[in-house]
Amino acid sequence: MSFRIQPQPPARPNRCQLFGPGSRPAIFEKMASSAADVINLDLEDSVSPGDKDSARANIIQAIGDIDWGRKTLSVRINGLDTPYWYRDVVDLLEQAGDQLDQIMIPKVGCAADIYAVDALVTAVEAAKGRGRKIAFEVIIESAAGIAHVEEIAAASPRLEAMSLGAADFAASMGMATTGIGGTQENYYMLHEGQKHWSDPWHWAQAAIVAACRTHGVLPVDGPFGDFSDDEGFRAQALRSATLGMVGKWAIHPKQVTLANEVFTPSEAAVAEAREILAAMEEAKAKGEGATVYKGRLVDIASIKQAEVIVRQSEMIAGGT
Ligand SMILES: CCC(=O)SCCNC(=O)CCNC(=O)[C@H](O)C(C)(C)COP(=O)(O)OP(=O)(O)OC[C@H]1O[C@@H](n2cnc3c(N)ncnc32)[C@H](O)[C@@H]1OP(=O)(O)O
Ligand SMILES: O=CC(=O)O
Ligand SMILES: [Mg+2]
Repeated sequence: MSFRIQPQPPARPNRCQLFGPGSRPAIFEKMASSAADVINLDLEDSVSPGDKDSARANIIQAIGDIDWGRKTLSVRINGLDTPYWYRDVVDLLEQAGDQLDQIMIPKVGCAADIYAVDALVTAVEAAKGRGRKIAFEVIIESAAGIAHVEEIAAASPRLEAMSLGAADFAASMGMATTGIGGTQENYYMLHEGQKHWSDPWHWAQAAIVAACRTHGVLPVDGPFGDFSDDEGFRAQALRSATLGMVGKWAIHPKQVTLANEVFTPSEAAVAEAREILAAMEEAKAKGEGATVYKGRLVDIASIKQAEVIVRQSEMIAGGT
């Protein structure tokens, strides 16, 4: 380990982030009663320009009126290249109640974007005497965002989570697809005449996970647009979980269960992790740093791997 110890991310469940447009208040109660750990009420791309003011008012009203339970409640503000974002921040912080936990900043391109929002949020919090500091989550969804991902992850102590936004990311990168996440038909290798599909999101996800883990931020996979394709969603989510992401967005309520299933360690995985920890305890008692578990090597690094699974499972059990 480096002399700098890797910080732990916030210990809260973040298996599924359910999105809904701020211009559709009829679904807010349904979102609140869903099994998602995080709710993202949207002021950005699911709200048309003519509805920005009314969507903001709907959200402020609903934050106070609806019982959001123990969910993390987040509002996605508009991008810093729009005339809407400052009003989003000021109105939310001045008028919304303490139920609001987070602001999600879309399309961040550099650390200075976070700095700008942080400065405004800090001033409004001080002026209003808000007791609880608002957390930030950000979306990496541009070429600039992924190029500067590490400085973005380090940009503010408010930053708790970072997502990959596959739709805007694809557009910004000039990718030849209209698909939002998942398998892309033309991204394959040929071997002996057989097509083998590869994962075009992999490198961006890995970069996000590394930046997040370095700075104690939760790495999250963003939207999977085809909500009629459960198996496609599951495959994408399983790849993200395997890479180290802690959760995934749901852009339709039917994706919530799928995400929760994938990002909750299975009983078998937890049992195996506990057995590895027990095997290593035995090894330690004998003065050994390595031993054999079910015919394979386990050593001191295996303790840390097993602890990731046990910690995740205990945190979810405690937080839901
Ligand atoms: C891609 C880039 C991004 O930025 S993604 C993030 C921004 N986008 C969003 O927030 C979109 C979120 N999703 C939606 O607006 C809707 O789910 C869309 C995709 C339009 C589908 O809506 P709709 O045609 O009503 O679906 P449906 O008839 O299958 O609905 C079935 C029941 O579920 C409800 N529902 C719908 N959406 C949500 C939601 N987001 N959260 C909670 N509940 C939802 C519907 O009202 C419907 O309920 P009921 O069965 O009639 O009681
Ligand atoms: O905001 C999300 C995206 O995929 O774009
Ligand atoms: Mg986007």
